Amino acid sequence: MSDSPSALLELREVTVRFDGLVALDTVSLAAPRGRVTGVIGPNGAGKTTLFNVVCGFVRPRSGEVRWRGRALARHRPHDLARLGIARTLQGLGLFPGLTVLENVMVGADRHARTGFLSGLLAAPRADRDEAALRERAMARLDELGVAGEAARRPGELPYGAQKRVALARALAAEPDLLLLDEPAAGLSVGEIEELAALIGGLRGGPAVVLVEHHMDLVMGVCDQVVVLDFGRVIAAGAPGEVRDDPAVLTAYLGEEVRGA
Ligand SMILES: Nc1ncnc2c1ncn2[C@@H]1O[C@H](COP(=O)(O)OP(=O)(O)OP(=O)(O)O)[C@@H](O)[C@H]1O
Repeated sequence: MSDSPSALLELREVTVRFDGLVALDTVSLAAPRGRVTGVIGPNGAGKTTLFNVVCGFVRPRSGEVRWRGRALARHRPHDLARLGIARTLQGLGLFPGLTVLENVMVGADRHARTGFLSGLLAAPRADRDEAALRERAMARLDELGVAGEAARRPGELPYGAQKRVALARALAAEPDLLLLDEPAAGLSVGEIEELAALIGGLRGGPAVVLVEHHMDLVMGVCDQVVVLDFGRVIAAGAPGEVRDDPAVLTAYLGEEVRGA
């Protein structure tokens, strides 16, 4: 997989250590444009660490994160928007004091010349930019079925709708890579089905990397799946292949036995 020429994001033999613990052990993966790549594994497998390495929160001890064919040496989370990378976090990270629409406009801001945030801070701004931002943000809300909530505050909405807003905000930046960190956490079975449809609808657009504990969601929507266990890739490939891999079954069975 790591040789895929169309990979936008690539991890090459990434190793992360925390004191004595190897959280990621020579992990490689490639996420191509237009496809949904799932990263799955039992508790403590290293999924969050992998997400944090891509976001620039955690530096690998060795190995490389490559973006559009070049190594990302010292990127930080605040560089992501400029690089064309958007993420949704386990916590929603929405601004409670802004409306739903304003939250999404903040996400779309990378394309505005003067910036919606500086507008909020009363710096000079171009009305045309703001109108374009507003239009793009409304279009994302509409695609995600929450345009009717544009004027409300996030806290007034059910959790599933807030997740849609968070996704709309990430997509408003028109990223080339969308990183989703455990998006199914806290959702009901029905909401997870809706989420699966939303993620499936992104196919053909940006590269999507879905870091997720929820096996059924990952198997249902991903084009390729990487399975981690104790920081190592124990299986990688199409969902059907990975699901039936004895090493994967053992890892998840082990988790059940451990009572996780
Ligand atoms: N900052 C840290 N310092 C020390 N150990 C850490 C740190 N972050 C993670 N770890 C350890 O690294 C290993 C991988 O953790 P990580 O959170 O990446 O797993 P995960 O697959 O996301 O698990 P979960 O599904 O429970 O969220 C675990 O053993 C964890 O305890």
